[in-house]
Amino acid sequence: MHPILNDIRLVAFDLDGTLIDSVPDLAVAADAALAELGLTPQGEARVHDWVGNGSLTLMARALEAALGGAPDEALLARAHRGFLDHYGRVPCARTRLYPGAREALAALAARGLPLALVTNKPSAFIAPLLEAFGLDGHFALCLGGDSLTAKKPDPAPLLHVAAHFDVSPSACLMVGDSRHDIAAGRAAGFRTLAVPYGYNHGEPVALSRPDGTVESLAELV
Ligand SMILES: O=C(O)COP(=O)(O)O
Ligand SMILES: [Mg+2]
Repeated sequence: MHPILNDIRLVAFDLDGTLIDSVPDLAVAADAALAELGLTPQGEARVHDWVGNGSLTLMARALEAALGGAPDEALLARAHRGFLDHYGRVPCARTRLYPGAREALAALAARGLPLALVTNKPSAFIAPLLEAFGLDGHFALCLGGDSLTAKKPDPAPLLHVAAHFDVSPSACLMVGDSRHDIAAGRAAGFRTLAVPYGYNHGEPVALSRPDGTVESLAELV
């Protein structure tokens, strides 16, 4: 076991960019929503840097790039509905599990550690994705970006998880790919572990100074 797990009694995982490489399907849905509005698709490489603050912000960034300026609220609402519709129909055609993710979750669960999923993705997409990869049995609690009134980098979802399992935040670990995961973890009083292979707005996640980094989740266990 990785030394950061010493004294840890609960592990919270981020989803996009940490457990699953979901950008290929997110980009298809975002581009389809733009195309429906007669706007230029932005492509996977750009979507890669826009993921992390939930689907509404993703579409706000995509619209801003396509229009060359901030969208009005009505257009953003339409684009977001389009995205939710497309992604809901095809959330998992090209999405892949990262190497080591399945083994890490299984090994932590086998140790009896409660596992939580804390993503900024809309909660409706969590179950279909976890089921597609056969991971739905591992998480005792899953929170999406719309589950509470605040999402990462706000510490609220992590504090909710710690309280739910009655574990002190100092005995909890947040594992994620972005500065929002590390900021939320730090603000909640969790230990933080980063993976460098995910989505972090084009910046190394090490700049957020997590307590530890693993190249692959396999290193955790
Ligand atoms: O949907 C997003 O923006 C990111 O989701 P994540 O919190 O699982 O990385
Ligand atoms: Mg992420």
